[in-house]
Amino acid sequence: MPVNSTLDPESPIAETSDAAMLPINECFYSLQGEGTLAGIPSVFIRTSGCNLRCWFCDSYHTSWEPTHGQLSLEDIVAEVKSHEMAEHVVLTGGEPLIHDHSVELLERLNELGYHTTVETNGTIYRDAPIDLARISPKLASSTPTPEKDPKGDREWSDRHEERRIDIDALARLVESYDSQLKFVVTGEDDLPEIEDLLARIRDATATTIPDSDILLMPEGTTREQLDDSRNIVADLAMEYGYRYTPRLHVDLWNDAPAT
Ligand SMILES: C[S@@+](CC[C@H](N)C(=O)[O-])C[C@H]1O[C@@H](n2cnc3c(N)ncnc32)[C@H](O)[C@@H]1O
Ligand SMILES: Nc1nc2[nH]cc(C(=O)O)c2c(=O)[nH]1
Ligand code: SF4
Ligand SMILES: [Mg+2]
Repeated sequence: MPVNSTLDPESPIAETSDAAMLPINECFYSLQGEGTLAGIPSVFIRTSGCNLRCWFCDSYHTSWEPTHGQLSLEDIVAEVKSHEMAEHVVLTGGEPLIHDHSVELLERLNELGYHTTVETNGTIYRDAPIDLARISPKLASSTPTPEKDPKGDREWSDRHEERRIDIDALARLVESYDSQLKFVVTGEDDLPEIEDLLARIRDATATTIPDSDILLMPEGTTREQLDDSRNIVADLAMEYGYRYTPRLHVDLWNDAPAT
């Protein structure tokens, strides 16, 4: 269900009334494409709006040019329930944890017995019933440099760079939830930064983070791009002892909308 057709894309992302609404870009039923639950039928709820601007963002219309309809939590839950075979719900975006009402949505889904995964960039901590926090901290290679700025106005480079890592938020997420740390890898130069970041997170928390919960995912939004990147990233996973994660939705459907 695409829900981005009628509203002004420039309208505020933040919730403006007491009614429990969320800016939703799309809801759809698919297979979880990434991580340790890859292959599981899941309903995806994609909120709109993000506090970062990765140059490679595969959800451009939730970050660089956010589009959305405001849906009530009732309507979102009804949409989830309409996919009768689904036991898993994935809350993603954009950055779902910028929205206060994401917590209430997760509470309702939890009461209904759904398994919830939250896909997050790890810059914001919230207390919510999250069964799996799939955290994707953003590396320097995600920053929209002037050469890689999709909008070309250089507005976001500094802001993205300042915001992309918050060690306290990462440590709290890891301490509070079953979690995976999933890194988008653009090449072998990313690995020293991943190692350094992991050391900083491990220093900041008493929670053990096993290497099997560290996922390397190839950057790419088309099968063709993954043809160039997936084997490089698979080799890096073996070399460093981390887990490789595919992008099944790209392999199966070439990242078509609502997959
Ligand atoms: C669109 S983001 C939404 C959730 C959250 N903002 C985040 O970044 O984790 C969903 C997932 O797609 C990943 N991703 C985005 N663009 C990608 C690309 N071009 N190649 C591989 N993964 C990408 C993100 O790192 C994240 O794990
Ligand atoms: N099939 C499928 N699996 C996914 N896992 C995480 C996704 C996301 O965009 O957060 C995603 C997505 O967009 N599609
Ligand atoms: S943090 Fe996630 S939604 Fe935001 S720009 Fe990066 S990949 Fe896109
Ligand atoms: Mg996606």
